[in-house]
Amino acid sequence: MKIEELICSVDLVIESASQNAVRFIVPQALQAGRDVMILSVGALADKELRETLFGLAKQHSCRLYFPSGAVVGIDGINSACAAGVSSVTLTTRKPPSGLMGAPYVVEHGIELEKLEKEMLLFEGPASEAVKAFPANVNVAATISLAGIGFERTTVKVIADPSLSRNVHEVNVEGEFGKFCTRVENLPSPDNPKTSYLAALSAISTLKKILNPFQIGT
Ligand SMILES: NC(=O)C1=CN([C@@H]2O[C@H](COP(=O)(O)OP(=O)(O)OC[C@H]3O[C@@H](n4cnc5c(N)ncnc54)[C@H](O)[C@@H]3O)[C@@H](O)[C@H]2O)C=CC1
Ligand SMILES: O=C([O-])CC(=O)C(=O)O
Repeated sequence: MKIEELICSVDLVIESASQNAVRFIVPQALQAGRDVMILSVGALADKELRETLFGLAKQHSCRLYFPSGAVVGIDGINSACAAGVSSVTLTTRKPPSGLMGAPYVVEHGIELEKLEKEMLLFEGPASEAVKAFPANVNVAATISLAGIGFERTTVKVIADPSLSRNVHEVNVEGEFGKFCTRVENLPSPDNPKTSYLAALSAISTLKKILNPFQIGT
């Protein structure tokens, strides 16, 4: 079946492949009037693509869903942003094996396999983080969309050989006060690269779409 036919035969398209897949599939799906759930959220750091997708969704009366993914605290960021938010910081710690092959690691010739203690690989805005680590910090993009944008959201990426889990900490300060969340993610049972919670968040988003009631922000 051709991709155009496949899109037209479903109510909802779920992208869970890659940033390139977002560029290729999502515009087609929206133009065909289909709602879309996006997991490779990092693609939306590209302002032109972001504006195109939001524009198409509006034009074709479709919904775009961005699950919380592997991070916790999106509910709090959504609420906090109803007033002023002054800072949002994501600190991601991963075992070195989970970061190998990332463009930033390759370009800087970082020998992750030789690491004996934790190393801060990257600190900067989410806009740069998602390009430097496209398969590792989609969560930074989701946090940016929910919160204060890709330029004002700060991301730290740390490789830590003592870890076996992916750890994401989110610190938010604003007019509401401040909060900190921390999740220690186990890998998905059938995909060691990806945190189990990310897959569970897609299931939860499906339930939220279907439920007649909504709990949490
Ligand atoms: N939002 C979040 O919190 C999270 C997002 N992700 C992202 O979700 C996506 C899926 O994650 P995983 O299942 O771990 O990735 P994966 O790399 O294990 O599997 C992706 C699959 O999609 C296929 N694929 C990639 N591009 C494609 C294209 N253009 N057309 C057709 N198939 C294509 C690949 O061949 C592969 O089989 C990735 O982009 C990943 O970075 C992963 C974890 C958390
Ligand atoms: O699975 C995780 O812990 C997070 C991740 O890869 C991403 O956000 O892209």
